[in-house]
Amino acid sequence: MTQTCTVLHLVDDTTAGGVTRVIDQMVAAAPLAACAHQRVLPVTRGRFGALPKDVDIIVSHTAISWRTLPALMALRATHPNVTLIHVEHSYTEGFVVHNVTRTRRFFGLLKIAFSLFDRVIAVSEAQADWMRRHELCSHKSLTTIPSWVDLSPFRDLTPPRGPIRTLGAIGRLDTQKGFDRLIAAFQSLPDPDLRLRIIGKGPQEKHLRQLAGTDPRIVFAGFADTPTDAYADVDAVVMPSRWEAFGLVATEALAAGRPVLCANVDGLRDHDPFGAQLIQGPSARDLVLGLRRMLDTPYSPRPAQNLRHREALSVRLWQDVFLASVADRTGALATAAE
Ligand SMILES: Nc1nc2c(ncn2[C@@H]2O[C@H](COP(=O)(O)OP(=O)(O)O[C@H]3O[C@H](CO)[C@@H](O)[C@H](O)[C@@H]3O)[C@@H](O)[C@H]2O)c(=O)[nH]1
Ligand SMILES: O=P(O)(O)OC[C@H]1O[C@](O)(CO)[C@@H](O)[C@@H]1O
Repeated sequence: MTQTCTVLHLVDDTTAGGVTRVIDQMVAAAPLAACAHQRVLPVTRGRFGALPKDVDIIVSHTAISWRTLPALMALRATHPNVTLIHVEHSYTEGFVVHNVTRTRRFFGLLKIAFSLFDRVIAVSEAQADWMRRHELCSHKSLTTIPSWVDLSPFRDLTPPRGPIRTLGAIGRLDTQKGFDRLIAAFQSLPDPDLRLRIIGKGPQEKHLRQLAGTDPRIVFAGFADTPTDAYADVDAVVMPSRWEAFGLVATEALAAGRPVLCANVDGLRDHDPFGAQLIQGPSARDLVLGLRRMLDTPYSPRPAQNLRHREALSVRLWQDVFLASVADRTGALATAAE
């Protein structure tokens, strides 16, 4: 296939997290490189400045807010003939529960912002369901494409043997990730041989260290040099997130043959068919019961093939979106010329 379109990815968060990893993966994926010439442009939040002119598709991975809305409106107004795609990496049902006081106003913001784009990408089925339920964008413009990264380095890790000894909490140390809840639940488990390894950095670190107190079983390992390093020293992964659009950590852990225990929220539910265990409910007791159940149950991983299919599906869906955008645009130009 020859490259048929030029794609510009706009990103306003270049910290080493999920969004950066997903964009790097899109640019690196051979099937996408074969149909699209992709470039990444870091922009200031809410101020995109002058953008390159020679692009067919702009994919915005930027955060939507009332403050950034004027920049999104300007983007639409100045690019009437460019296909604009928005990938929603942040907002979910769980986000609203924990952060939004005036829900109708917030949904109004999302409806206006999404309507500026030709296509809105939900990064999980659960997030797409939420968008549909609240009619945040037209059904026609919504496509679900699970976030994905190259899982082969995780598959190469030696799977843990024997009972679970070290639990891992991997990700930004931020309220979103719920590691504060995990520390409290972990402290109720009496086994002196258990370990909780917290890997990552972020604004909640000081608070988490205070919660951990002098418990010698809890280790703060800092930010791992590579994502794969984060999994090497843990037997299982716990994701007690308050909200999570998708949760790359769950797929990485499953690829690494580690059992994963996830909160029953948002995109984390999408990992259930691939072998993740869901915590039954939202309470602290539910988390303790989930931990106990994981520690007591022998783990049998699902066939690796399932995750491979999901990766291949994401690549194919992005390919379809790029090719369909070009076809739509060519059709529109032909109609305009008649
Ligand atoms: N090198 C390194 N990488 C780390 C570390 N901790 C976490 N990471 C990597 O950082 C990424 C975190 O991704 P997510 O778990 O998906 O969370 P996020 O940064 O909050 O990402 C957002 O966008 C994602 C993509 O759509 C979503 O999946 C996610 O839910 C969230 O909305 C993973 O690939 C993980 O391996 C570390 O200590 N070191
Ligand atoms: O002011 P409201 O309606 O409670 O919405 C708050 C939410 O809106 C946002 O500012 C997004 O615009 C979030 O960061 C914030 O948590």
